[in-house]
Amino acid sequence: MYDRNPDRVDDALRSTDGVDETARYDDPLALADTCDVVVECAGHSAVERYAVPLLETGTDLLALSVGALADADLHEAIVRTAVASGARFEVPSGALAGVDAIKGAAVHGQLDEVVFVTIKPPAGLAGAPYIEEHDVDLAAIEEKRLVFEGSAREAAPAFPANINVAMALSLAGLGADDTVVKIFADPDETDNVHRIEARGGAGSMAFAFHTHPHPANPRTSYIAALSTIASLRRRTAPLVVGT
Ligand SMILES: NC(=O)C1=CN([C@@H]2O[C@H](COP(=O)(O)OP(=O)(O)OC[C@H]3O[C@@H](n4cnc5c(N)ncnc54)[C@H](OP(=O)(O)O)[C@@H]3O)[C@@H](O)[C@H]2O)C=CC1
Ligand SMILES: O=C([O-])CC(=O)C(=O)O
Repeated sequence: MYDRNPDRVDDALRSTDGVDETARYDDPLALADTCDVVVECAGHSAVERYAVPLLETGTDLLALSVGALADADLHEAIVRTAVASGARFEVPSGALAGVDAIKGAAVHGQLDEVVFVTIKPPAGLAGAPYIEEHDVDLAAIEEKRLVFEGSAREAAPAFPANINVAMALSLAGLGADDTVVKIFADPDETDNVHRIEARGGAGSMAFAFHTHPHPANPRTSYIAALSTIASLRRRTAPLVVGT
């Protein structure tokens, strides 16, 4: 376990049964010495800085901040390094579901359109570069409002802590340039709402999720942490459900 703020590791060790000081690391790359898989749940900058060196050691990386792959050079370097070392860069379904169906529909180009809609309480978008650069006054939003529409590649750096799911969806389906993202702020919403609308040769699909924000962090859905644990369990499960 590593966090650049050691107090957070203290908190995590205190609240996790059966995990002791030996789980503490002072350098994220040192995790590769003893771990089969490293889980990144930090931010785009951590993926930019550590993904390639970790993969070079042959250690698998399960990355939540996958929006970092909107940088095509980083995306390419990650794949190239994984091929060379035999390690895997894994993108968990995270706060999303339906990714497996989109992945299936994309086989043989059977996917024509993917639209991803996110609706968050305004506080859940606070601090996003796009909100600050466009002087969006989140506190003044009185009814549901579209604050962003663009491609997943444009959305990822504009909302780095909100829209990693759109990049996961892109990687499963049409790619970052052809996946349409719409982000709404809604003061009447208490959940994080994600909707996928897709159509193509395999049919039309719509998935909608109303997930509770994590009690300690309104930007992140609680299910993202839970499904990451499920992704880890899948790695050693004798019976695997889904992809
Ligand atoms: N793919 C998905 O489905 C989902 C992805 N996410 C993403 O997962 C990540 C984690 O989410 P969450 O726990 O809510 O985020 P938080 O911002 O609450 O926590 C991130 C932690 O990582 C630290 N950190 C950030 N960047 C670095 C770095 N370069 N090196 C070392 N430590 C770093 C932060 O430190 P400090 O406070 O000092 O910055 C902070 O302690 C986010 O990027 C989030 O957007 C979240 C939900 C769903
Ligand atoms: O947790 C969510 O609802 C989605 C999220 O923050 C992300 O994709 O970065």
